[in-house]
Amino acid sequence: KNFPPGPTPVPLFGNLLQLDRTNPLKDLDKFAQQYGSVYSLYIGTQPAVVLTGHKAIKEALVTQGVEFAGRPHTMLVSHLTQNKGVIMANFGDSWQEHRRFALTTLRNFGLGKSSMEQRILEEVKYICSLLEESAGGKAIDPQYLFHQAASNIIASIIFGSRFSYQDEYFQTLVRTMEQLVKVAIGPWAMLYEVAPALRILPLPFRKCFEYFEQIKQHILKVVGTHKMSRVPGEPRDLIDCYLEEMEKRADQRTTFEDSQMVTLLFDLFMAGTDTTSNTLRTLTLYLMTHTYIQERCQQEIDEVLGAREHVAFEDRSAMPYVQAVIHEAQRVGDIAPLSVFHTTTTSTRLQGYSIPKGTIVIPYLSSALREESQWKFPNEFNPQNFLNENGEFVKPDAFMPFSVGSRVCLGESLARMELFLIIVTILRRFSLIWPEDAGVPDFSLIFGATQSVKPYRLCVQPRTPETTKKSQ
Ligand code: HEM
Repeated sequence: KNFPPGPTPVPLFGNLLQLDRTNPLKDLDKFAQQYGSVYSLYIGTQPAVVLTGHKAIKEALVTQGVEFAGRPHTMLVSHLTQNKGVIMANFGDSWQEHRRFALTTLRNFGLGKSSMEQRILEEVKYICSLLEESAGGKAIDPQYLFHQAASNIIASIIFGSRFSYQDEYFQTLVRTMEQLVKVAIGPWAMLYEVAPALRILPLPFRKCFEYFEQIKQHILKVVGTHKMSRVPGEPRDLIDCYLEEMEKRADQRTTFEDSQMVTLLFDLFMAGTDTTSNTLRTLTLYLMTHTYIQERCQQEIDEVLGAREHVAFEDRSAMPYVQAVIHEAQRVGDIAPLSVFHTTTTSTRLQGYSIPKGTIVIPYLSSALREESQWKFPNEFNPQNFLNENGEFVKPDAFMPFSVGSRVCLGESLARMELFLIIVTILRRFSLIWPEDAGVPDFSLIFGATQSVKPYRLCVQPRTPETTKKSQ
């Protein structure tokens, strides 16, 4: 009663047949025009509420944050992770303790000798040396490079050291994760969710459970060696910090235990790779194809760095144009169009409608990122969306690629640091060039739990000190 209105569902499939499977976003926009910014949709037999536009999203996830902070437990990924770790964890003590632990630990790595910034800059060196090898006309697909770099930055925080891009352990871990993600967010996962009776059959979704087990065993091996070699009070990485925390809490009632730790590590790895690397791919695609924007970034970078070789994260406040370009790439890149689904933790009301406890809630982030009333240029790539009349960097309210509220992306600070340090270092050292034989650039996005631009190739040209000086 008084549930938000929406299109009429059919038995078993709900409204799924009314959505374009390859890209349902246009259909979601159409429903919003018809039913308003808060409307209902049936995913199979499960009712869901879609939040469209920054106002409805903020009202639910921020103003009524606790009531909208749950996670579904009927999805394939929820069953895989048994709602442990952080991403799919139910709203409650375990989620809260693990989220707090992960945030504090990530923040603490921002201090001291082996700071987060240094870990990222260390990884940028490898990116640059690979780009150097390809300089002089050879076009490369940056997908692999950025994916490995993003995984390695997370790996260095979790495992204490980076891996060579050829390392067998690292390769297996990254490959198995990729295979798992492909099935876990594809059409088989949808079938798993809408037709529970099929779950016992040997269909491709069963592979996910095998992959997850392999990843778990893989991670547990490293945890085992950490247990033997760690020195209490001197944590080298996130695993050591977790083991220390487990020891501290041994006498108390705590949710810290091995299987929670493995799922947390899995979560950080999974959430922190495709998201960051796809954003970097979108960013480099736009820079290559908008040379005047690229040159303006290089000019600003050269002016701020002067004779300095390395950029620091704190330089960002002196680089409003670069900041605007990075944010604009995040806006048009629209990495997580439907965020991660939430659920209501209690029966509640939103914009006059009643929403029962346990209802799936879909924050349609994409709708805010291109909301006509909120952006100067909603439908084009234009850094002016993030600059005021004085050329200062400003972040409009509708910018929410990391979502908002109590479940806002836990890796936002890390991701922002990665994007800034990586792109500034690359632009300082190289010019990015669209290959002559590559035809017309295609900016369309491939829809998915994380969206991305299509594969493309890029050429790089090293910038000599003369070119660097000229642009100053
Ligand atoms: C450009 C990069 C990234 C984007 C656009 C992004 C976006 C998101 C979004 C939209 C959510 C869902 C929030 C919600 O449910 O309301 C999320 C959750 C999450 N992200 Fe990210 N993310 C990025 C990078 C990262 C990185 C680098 C990490 C790892 C350190 C990370 C870890 C997480 C975790 C653990 C969650 C779950 C939070 C929770 O449920 O409490 N993300 N992210």
